[in-house]
This record gives sequence, structure tokens and C-alpha cells, in this order.
Amino acid sequence: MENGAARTAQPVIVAIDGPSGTGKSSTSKAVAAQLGLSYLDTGAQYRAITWWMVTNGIDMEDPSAIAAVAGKPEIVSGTDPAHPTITVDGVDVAGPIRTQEVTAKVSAVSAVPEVRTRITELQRSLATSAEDGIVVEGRDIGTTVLPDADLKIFLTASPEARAARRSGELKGADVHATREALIKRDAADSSRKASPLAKAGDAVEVDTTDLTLAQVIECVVTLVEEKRAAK
Ligand SMILES: Nc1ncnc2c1ncn2[C@@H]1O[C@H](COP(=O)(O)OP(=O)(O)O)[C@@H](O)[C@H]1O
Ligand SMILES: Nc1ccn([C@@H]2O[C@H](COP(=O)(O)OP(=O)(O)O)[C@@H](O)[C@H]2O)c(=O)n1
Repeated sequence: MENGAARTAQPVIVAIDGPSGTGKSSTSKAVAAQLGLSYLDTGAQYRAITWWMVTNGIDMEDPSAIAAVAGKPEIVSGTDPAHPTITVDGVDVAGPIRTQEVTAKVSAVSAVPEVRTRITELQRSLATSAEDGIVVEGRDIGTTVLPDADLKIFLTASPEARAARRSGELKGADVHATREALIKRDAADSSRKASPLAKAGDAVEVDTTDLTLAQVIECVVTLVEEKRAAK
């Protein structure tokens, strides 16, 4: 018969999706660190391939040009929640992938099916090789990348709260402009044909508008522990 320790040792796969600024990265990193799981920021992977396309002068208006080179860059993600890393062809791109230029172009690149196929393969392989389990955050993790995840969470928050959080990070950025840019990116991500931003039917929705980050983390940790105990 299994005891409690054996049950807690079972790997657990957690999918956290939602629009920009809902708290996916902060929550996922903290939950993974607290529970001893790996952590994968899939948005960083899409940003990394976009950075490579920008750096190599690929025409962002031309999906076939993007598709033709989708297999070229080698993207490597480090999954330690205390020190997540991302490199492209061996170059550390953690900083460059957060520029406004990359942010403005990432939706066009991530809408290209050849890009999604490539990045989805990387994500599944990292999830499979995480010994103790993993928290994977993004837009289509619960619906497409890991449809058999043990737990699926869909984070939401009002556009106002999300814009205020993001402009706080961007040191003095205009909240109105940030809000418009977020809404535009959400619309593009939700309306694309290939694997759009969507809540999985079996995901637990958590509205973080009036919650502190600590409250969201506690809520998700409790949900993961319940799943682990039931395994
Ligand atoms: N519940 C919350 N209340 C207040 N600020 C939050 C909350 N969740 C996240 N934040 C802050 O909002 C910003 C965006 O969070 P992040 O985790 O990067 O969101 P996402 O990954 O969904 O885009 C960060 O500065 C983070 O510290
Ligand atoms: N699973 C995912 C994750 C991100 N993305 C794309 O990558 C972009 C950047 O994701 P992100 O998580 O870094 O965005 P922020 O929440 O940090 O603003 C999104 O706007 C999507 O276009 C995606 O298509 N699928």
C-alpha cells in the first residue's frame, strides 16, 4: 500500500494559462519553488524565437518567411524556478526578449503554425523530463501542449489591473498606452487559428484582480497539494 511520502513523490504537471499581466510568471515561479517542481515560461520561448527573427531581419509581415526559418534557432530553457534561463544559439537573451520591439512582434510570430509546432515539441519534452513535475505557464498549455495535465489553472484580471501591474514594471510607462497594447496583444493571441489563448474546459479559473500575489500563490499551492494527495 502506498504511504503519504510515496504519493508526494509522484510527479505533478501543472498548466497555468491566461492573458498578459494576470500573474502567471510570478505565481508559477513561486508555486514551483515552494513545491520543489521545475518551472517553464513558454512566453519566454516565443519571445526568444521572435528576438532571433528580429535580429536576423526576417520580414514579420510575411508568415511564410517566418515559417521557412522556424527550425533554425536553437532555444534552450533552464527550468530551475530560482534561476530560470533562456538562450538562443548559446546567447543569453533573458534581457533582450523583454524589449518593446519584441513584445510588439511576438504575436505575429507565435501565430505561425510552424513556430508553434517547433516550440510545442520543446515544451512537451521538457515537461516529460521533469522528474518531480513542472509548472508550465503560457496561453495554450491546458488546451494543446499538455491536455492531460494534473491541474489546469486559468488566471484572469481586469484590463485596468493588468495595465497597472505592467506599467509599474516598465518604470513610469503610460498606463493607458500599456492597457491598449495589452488588449491588442490579447485579441491577436485569442483570435489566431493555431492554438489560441483559451481556457481549457477543465481549468480552474482564478480572477486575480482583487487578490494579492501571495493570495494567488496560496490558492494555487493548495490546489496542487489537493491533486497530489489524490494521486
Ligand atoms: N495578484 C497580484 N497583485 C498585484 N500585482 C501582481 C499580482 N500578480 C502579479 N503581480 C505583478 O504584476 C506584474 C505582472 O505579473 P506576471 O507574473 O509577469 O504576469 P504574466 O506572467 O501573467 O504576464 C509583476 O510585476 C507581478 O509582480
Ligand atoms: N503558450 C504561449 C505562450 C506565449 N505565447 C505568445 O508569446 C507572447 C508573450 O508571452 P508572455 O507570457 O511572455 O507575455 P507576458 O504575459 O509576459 O506579457 C504572447 O503574447 C503570445 O503571443 C503563445 O502564443 N503561447
